[in-house]
Amino acid sequence: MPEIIVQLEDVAVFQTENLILNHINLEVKKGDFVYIIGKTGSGKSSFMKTLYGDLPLKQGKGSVVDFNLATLQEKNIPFLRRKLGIVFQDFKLLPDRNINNNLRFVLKATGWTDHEKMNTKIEEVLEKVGMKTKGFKFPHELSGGEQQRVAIARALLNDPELILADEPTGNLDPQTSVEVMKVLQEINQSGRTIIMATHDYALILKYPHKTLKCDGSKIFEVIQKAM
Ligand SMILES: Nc1ncnc2c1ncn2[C@@H]1O[C@H](COP(=O)(O)OP(=O)(O)OP(=O)(O)O)[C@@H](O)[C@H]1O
Repeated sequence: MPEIIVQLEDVAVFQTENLILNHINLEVKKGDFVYIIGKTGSGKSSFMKTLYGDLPLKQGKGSVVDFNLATLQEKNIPFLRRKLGIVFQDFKLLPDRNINNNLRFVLKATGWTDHEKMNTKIEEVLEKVGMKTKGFKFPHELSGGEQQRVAIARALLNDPELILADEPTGNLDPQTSVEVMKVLQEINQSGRTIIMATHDYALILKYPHKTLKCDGSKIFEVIQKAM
């Protein structure tokens, strides 16, 4: 039986007291790639935030990488996050240190201490995203696409069971978007599960996967012709 990475049963998503999405039922299995689409304000980011524990699950049943979202306590959120890799539209690299040190910072913050092991891991993730030779550069010395590849490398540091990417190509031109998307495809083909919120229909057509649309406070699966 395939491993279930995300399971939601009749879940509602709220921003403070406002109901954003309702009656969400979803099962994501190990190795799946799932897109979340929908117009601005339809709830894509709120949905992703619920999955990584940034918004509390107040209604329905939900589990993400074996964490029960309904009973998740604040103090346990860092443990959930360690099993996730999160990628944002705006990269969120630390501007005051080079790429190697950006990655080392995350490793140290998540309990790594052995210098050799940290160096090996940093090299390994940078190699996966084609950035092995750029570790000495500062974020401002990289293009947007390169910064996003580093952000993906950072998301891979703790071998996450699930990658949540919220508009990862939102700040990139079409060609660079395809390059970043190729990296995500390779990561998915190596067996990792990815949920990606996006506005970019061209990418969905080029790399078709299961697609869920947020619309009118519902999430439903769409087939490509109907998008
Ligand atoms: N921090 C917040 N507090 C209150 N309401 C919020 C907050 N963040 C978002 N919302 C509201 O929740 C709704 C869904 O927003 P969300 O950011 O999830 O949409 P989205 O589909 O990701 O939009 P976009 O494509 O523009 O990123 C919107 O009506 C928005 O105004």
